[in-house]
Amino acid sequence: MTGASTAPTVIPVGSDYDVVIGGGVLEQVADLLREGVERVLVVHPPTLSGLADRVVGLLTDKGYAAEPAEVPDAESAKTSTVAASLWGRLGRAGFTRSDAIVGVGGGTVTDLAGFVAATWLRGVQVVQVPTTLLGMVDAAVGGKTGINTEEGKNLVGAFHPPVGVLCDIDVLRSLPEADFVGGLAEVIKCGFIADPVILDLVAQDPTAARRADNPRLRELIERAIRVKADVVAVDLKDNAVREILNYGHTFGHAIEQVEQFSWRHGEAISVGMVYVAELARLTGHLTGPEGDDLVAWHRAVLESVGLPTTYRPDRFEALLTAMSRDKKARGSTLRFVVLDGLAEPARLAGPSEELLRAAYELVSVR
Ligand SMILES: NC(=O)c1ccc[n+]([C@@H]2O[C@H](COP(=O)([O-])OP(=O)(O)OC[C@H]3O[C@@H](n4cnc5c(N)ncnc54)[C@H](O)[C@@H]3O)[C@@H](O)[C@H]2O)c1
Ligand SMILES: O=C(O)C(=O)C[C@@H](O)[C@H](O)[C@H](O)COP(=O)(O)O
Ligand SMILES: [Zn+2]
Repeated sequence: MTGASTAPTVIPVGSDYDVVIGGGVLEQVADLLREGVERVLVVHPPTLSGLADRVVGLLTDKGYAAEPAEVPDAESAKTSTVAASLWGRLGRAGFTRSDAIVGVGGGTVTDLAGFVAATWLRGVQVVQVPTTLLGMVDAAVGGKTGINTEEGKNLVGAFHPPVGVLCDIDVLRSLPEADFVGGLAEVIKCGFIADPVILDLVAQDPTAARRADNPRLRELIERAIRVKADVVAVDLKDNAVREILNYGHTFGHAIEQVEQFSWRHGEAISVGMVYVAELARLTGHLTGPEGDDLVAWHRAVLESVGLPTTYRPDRFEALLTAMSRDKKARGSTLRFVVLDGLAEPARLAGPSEELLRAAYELVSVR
C-alpha cells in the first residue's frame, strides 16, 4: 500500500502542531495527547466503529479512560442536535478541561469533533484522525470546526486548532471510490491556487489519481497539506490569505445547501471552481487566450478524474440566497476568491447579478 514502506512525513503547522502522514501512523494516537489527559472521547461514524475501537484500545493500553461515541454518518453528523448529544455525554462522564476528544472519520466527523472540543468547557484538546482523502488534505488540518444550520453550511463554528493530526494512509483502502474522488477536488483546488505540480501529477495519469493505490498518492496528499499548513500557519482566523482555501466554495456550498446535502462536498466544490473560473473570465480577472486555457484546464482536470463540472439550470435564485450567507460576504456584498492566473489568487467583490447569472448559465446543463 501507498505509504506503508516509508517513514512517516511530519508537516508542522507553524509552531502549533504537526500533521503526521504515513502507513500505520494510527498507532501513535496516544503520543499526540498533551499533558494531563485522563479521559478521551473517540467520536466516529457508524462505518468506522471497528477503527474507533482500535483507537480506544490503543488509548486504553496507555492508561487513558477512553470510550467510543458513535454519531450519524456524513453531513447528518454536523447538527446542533448531535453536538448537544456529545456535550451531554461529556458532562455525564465528567470530562474536565484537561481531557480530550479524538475525531476518527471524514471531514464531517473532524468538523463536529473539533467543534465539540472547541465548545466543551470553552476548549479541550482534540486530536484529528482523518480517514478520508478530503479529511487528510483539508478538513482535519487548520482548526476550522463547525456544524450546519437549516440556513446553510458551517454557519456555526469556531477556530480551534487540533493538538495533532494523524493521516494513516492505510485506512484509505476501505474508502468508497466516490468519496475518494470527492477528496480529489480539494487536492486539485490546492493545485489551482498554489501548487500547479499537483495538476500535472493528476493530469499525467487521471485513472491512477482516482485510486487509493496510486503510487503518487502520498505526494499528492503531502503537497496539498503543505499548501494548507503554510496558509493556516499565518492566518488561522480567515482574515486574509486563508480565504484562498475557499476557492470554489461560494457556489459549491450553495449547491450543497440547495441540494439538502445530497451532494458530496468535493463534488459541489468541483462545480464551484468551474463557476468561479467562468466568473473570473467574465469580470476581467482571467483574460485572453491564457485565461480561456485556464478555464478549460479547470474542466479538463476535474472531469478527467470523474468530478462534476455542471449543475442544473433552474436554481439561480436559491443559489443566490445561499451564496449571500457565505462567510466571505460583507454586508450585502458577495466576495469570491478568483484567479488572476494559475496559482495567482485574488478577490472579486460585488459582481453584478447579471454576471453572477451569466457565469451560472456557463455551468448549467439541462
Ligand atoms: N474544516 C475544514 O477546513 C474543512 C475542509 C474541507 C471540508 N470540510 C468538511 O468536510 C466534510 C466532507 O468530508 P468528507 O468528504 O470526508 O465526507 P464524510 O465525512 O461524509 O465521509 C464520507 C463517507 O466516507 C465514509 N468513510 C470515512 N472514512 C472511511 C474509510 N476509511 N473507509 C470507509 N468509509 C469511510 C463516511 O462514513 C462517509 O459515509 C464537509 O462537511 C465539509 O464541509 C471541512
Ligand atoms: O480551511 C479553510 O479555510 C477552507 O476554506 C477549506 C475549505 O475546503 C472547507 O470546506 C471549509 O470548511 C470551508 O469553510 P467556510 O468558512 O467556507 O465554511
Ligand atoms: Zn472544502
